[in-house]
Amino acid sequence: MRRSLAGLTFTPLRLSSPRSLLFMSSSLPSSAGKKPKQATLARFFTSMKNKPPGGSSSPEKATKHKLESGINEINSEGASAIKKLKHVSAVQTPVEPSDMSSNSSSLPSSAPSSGGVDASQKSRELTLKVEEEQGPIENDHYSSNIPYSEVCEVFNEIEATSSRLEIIRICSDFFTKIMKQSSKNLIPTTYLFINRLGPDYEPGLELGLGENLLMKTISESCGKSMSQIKLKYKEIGDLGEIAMGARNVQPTMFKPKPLTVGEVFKSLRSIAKTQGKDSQLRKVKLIKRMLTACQGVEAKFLIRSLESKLRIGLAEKTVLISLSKALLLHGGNEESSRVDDIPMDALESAQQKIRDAFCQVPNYELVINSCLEHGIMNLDQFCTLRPGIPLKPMLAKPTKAINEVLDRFQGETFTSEYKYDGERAQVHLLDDGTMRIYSRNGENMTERYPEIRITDFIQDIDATKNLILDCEAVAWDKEQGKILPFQVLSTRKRKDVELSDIKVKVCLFAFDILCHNGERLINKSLRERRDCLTKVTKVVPGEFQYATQIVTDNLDELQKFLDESVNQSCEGLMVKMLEGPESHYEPSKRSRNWLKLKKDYLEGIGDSLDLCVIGAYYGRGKRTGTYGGFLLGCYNQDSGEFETCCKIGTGFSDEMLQQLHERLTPTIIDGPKATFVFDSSAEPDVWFEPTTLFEVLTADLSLSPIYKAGSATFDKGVSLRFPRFLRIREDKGVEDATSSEQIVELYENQSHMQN
Ligand SMILES: Nc1ncnc2c1ncn2[C@@H]1O[C@H](COP(=O)(O)OP(=O)(O)OP(=O)(O)O)[C@@H](O)[C@H]1O
Ligand SMILES: [Mg+2]
Ligand SMILES: [Mg+2]
Repeated sequence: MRRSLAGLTFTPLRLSSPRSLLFMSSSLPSSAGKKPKQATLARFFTSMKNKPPGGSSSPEKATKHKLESGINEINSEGASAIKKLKHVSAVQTPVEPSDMSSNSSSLPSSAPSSGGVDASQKSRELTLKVEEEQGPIENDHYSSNIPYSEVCEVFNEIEATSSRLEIIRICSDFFTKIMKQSSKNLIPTTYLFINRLGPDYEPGLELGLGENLLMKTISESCGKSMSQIKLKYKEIGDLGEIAMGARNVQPTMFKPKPLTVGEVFKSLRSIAKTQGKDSQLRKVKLIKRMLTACQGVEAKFLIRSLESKLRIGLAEKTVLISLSKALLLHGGNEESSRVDDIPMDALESAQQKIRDAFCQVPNYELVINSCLEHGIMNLDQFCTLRPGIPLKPMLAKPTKAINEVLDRFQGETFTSEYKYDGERAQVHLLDDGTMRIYSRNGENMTERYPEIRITDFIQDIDATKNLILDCEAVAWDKEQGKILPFQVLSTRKRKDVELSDIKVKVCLFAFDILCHNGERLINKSLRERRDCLTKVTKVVPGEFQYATQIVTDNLDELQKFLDESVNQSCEGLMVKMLEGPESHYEPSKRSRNWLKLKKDYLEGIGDSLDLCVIGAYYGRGKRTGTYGGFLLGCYNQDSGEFETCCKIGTGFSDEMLQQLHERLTPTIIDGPKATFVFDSSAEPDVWFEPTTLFEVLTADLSLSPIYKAGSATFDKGVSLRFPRFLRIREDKGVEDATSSEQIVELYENQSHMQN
C-alpha cells in the first residue's frame, strides 16, 4: 500500500482516447440510431485502440466527421477536467491511496494532516482509524498480489465467449496459473469470479450501493457530469462500460499504482461492512480510491462487482467445475500435467466431491483450503457439515395428487408428515453451548427468536455436545394450544427483537436431525435419524414438537391424513422415503425422495411460484396513486437473467398495494437491466431493481409469445394464466426465485398429465 510519490511515473494527459466516444451520442459507425450492443461497443473500441486522434487510419468519411466533432467535445471536456484538477487535485488525481484518504474531506477530523507526517506513519494511523470504524482489517486472510487487471482481462475474455466448455477452460487455466504463484490467491479470486464477498451466512456482506450513488461516484471521480452519465446510462444501460469509458479518457497526472486482487476484494468487503454515521460517504471514498487507480477494462468490472452483477455469463456452477479441474491438477504430483490429461471419470468425481462438500459447507474458503490440505478426492472425509455452518437444506418436488405420490413410492416404505406453514429453521447447538438458528437461505436468524431456548428440549444436556436439527418455526396460539396461519407469523418483527416485543409465540416442529455429537447423520436412513431425534430431544408442548407423521400406503388413509393436516392449519403433506439410501438427507437437492402435496394447489400446477418483481404498471381508477399491476420474472440460474413470465394484478388488498408502492418506488431504475429478458410488447411503466419476490398462485401454465421464461427450451416462453398474489417472500433472496428450469419442469409435467 505504501509507495512514495517519487516512485510514481508520469503519464501524459490522454485527452483523445477513442473510449471517450462513449460520451458522444450516436457517434458509433454502426449505431444508426439503434442502441449499440455492448459487444459491438467493445469490438469497436478494441479496433480503435492506439489510433492517434482523428484516426490516421482514415475511417469512413461520415465517421471521420463524427470523430472530429467528438474530439472537440473531448478537448473541451479535457479542459474542464484540468480546471477541476486545480481545485480538487486530491480527489481527481490518482495518487497514493493513503495520501488521497488523508486529504479527503470525509475523513474524521482527528486524522493527521498530510503536511510533515511520514507516509508510513500516516498509513498506520489511518489503518488504526479504519479498524476502529470497521473492525479489524482482514490482512492475511484474503491477501493476493495478483494484478486485478489480470482478473479483468479474463472476465473480458469470458464476456466475449459463448461456449461453456471454453469458459471452463479459460477459468481453470487461470486458476491453475495463479495457484502456481501462491495457492492463497485462489480464495479472493474465486470470490471475485462468483461475485460474492464471503459465505452467504456471514452477516453484513450486502454492498447496498444504489444506482444513483454509483453514478454520482463515477461522475465525481471520472470527471463527468451527472447528466452525461445518466444520458449514457439510458442509452447503453451498463454503468461498468460507462465508468470504463469515462475513466479511460480522464486526464491522469500520475500513473496510478496498479490494483491487486487482494486489495480490491478487501475493499469490497470493507465497503459492505461500513455502517453507521457517514457510511455512504465512507463507502464512496473507498470506491473512489479504487476507481482512480483503474486502468483498461478494470473500471468496467469494478463497477459491475459493486453492483453485484458481473454480467459476463459466468454461472457459479461453471466456476465450481473450473475450480475442481484446477484443484485436481494442483493436487497431482507431476508438474507438467495438463487438464486434458486428467481422465474423464476422475474429473467427474472431483466435481461431485466439490459440489457435495459445498452443499454441506457453503463456504469457498473452507472448501478450497480443505482441498489444498487434504486433496480434492478426500473432501468427503474432511469437509463435511458441522454445527455453526448452515448446510443447504434439502428441498422437495411438487406433486398434484395422492395418486402421483403413490406411483412414485410404489413398493417402497415411505412416510407422510404434516407440512407446516411457517419458516424453515435449522437449529444448531455448538460445542460452546450457544444455539444458532438459520433460515432456508442460511441467514442467521437466531436473534429473531429470543424466546427459543435449546436447553429446554434436549434430553440430556450434559451428554449433548452439539447437534443440527431441521425444523419449521410456526406461529403458535398459547391459549388455545394450536397452530396459527403463516400470516400471523409474518407479523413478528424481523430485526432487533426483544423478549418484551413478542406477541406471537413460535413453536418449532422438528422433522430431522443431521448431526449429533460430531457424528454426521445425513447418510443414515430417515428411520434411523428419526430414532436419534426422539432420543436426543424431548417434546415441550407449544415450544418444541415433532412433525406429526404416519406410515401408510393406503389411499383413503392418506386422503384423511391430508384433510386433517389442513384442518390443523398446515399446507398439506411432505411425503418422504423412509428407508434405504434413497432416504438419506440430500443437502441442497430438490429431490424426488421428498414430495410435497399442497392442498391448495392440487387444482393448479401443484405448487406456488416465487417470482421476482421487475416492473410495474401505474394504477387507474381505484388504484390511482399506487401500482395497479406488476411484471414478474423467474430466475435463470445458468445465465443469471430474470425471464418475464406474467403480469399480475389480482390478489392484492388496498393496504398491500399501498405498502408495495412505498416499498418499490425507491427501487425504480431508469430502464430495464441488461439481465431482464422481456418482450417489448409487455414493457411496464416503471422498472425496478430486483429486490422483492412475490409468492403467486396460477391456474396453469401456457406458452406465450410475449413472455420469456424457459425460452431457451421452447421457442416461446412459459407464462402463468390467471396469476394471483399470495404474499411477499421475505425469506428468499432474488436469486432464490423459482428457476426457469423449475418452470419448464412444471409446464412439462402439466402437459404430460393432460395427455
Ligand atoms: N414436515 C416437513 N418436512 C420438511 N419440510 C417441511 C415440513 N413441514 C414444513 N416444511 C417446510 O416446507 C418447505 C418446502 O415446501 P415449500 O413449498 O414451502 O418450500 P418453499 O420455501 O416455497 O421453497 P420451494 O418452493 O423453493 O421448494 C420446507 O423448506 C420447510 O420449510
Ligand atoms: Mg413454506
Ligand atoms: Mg414454494
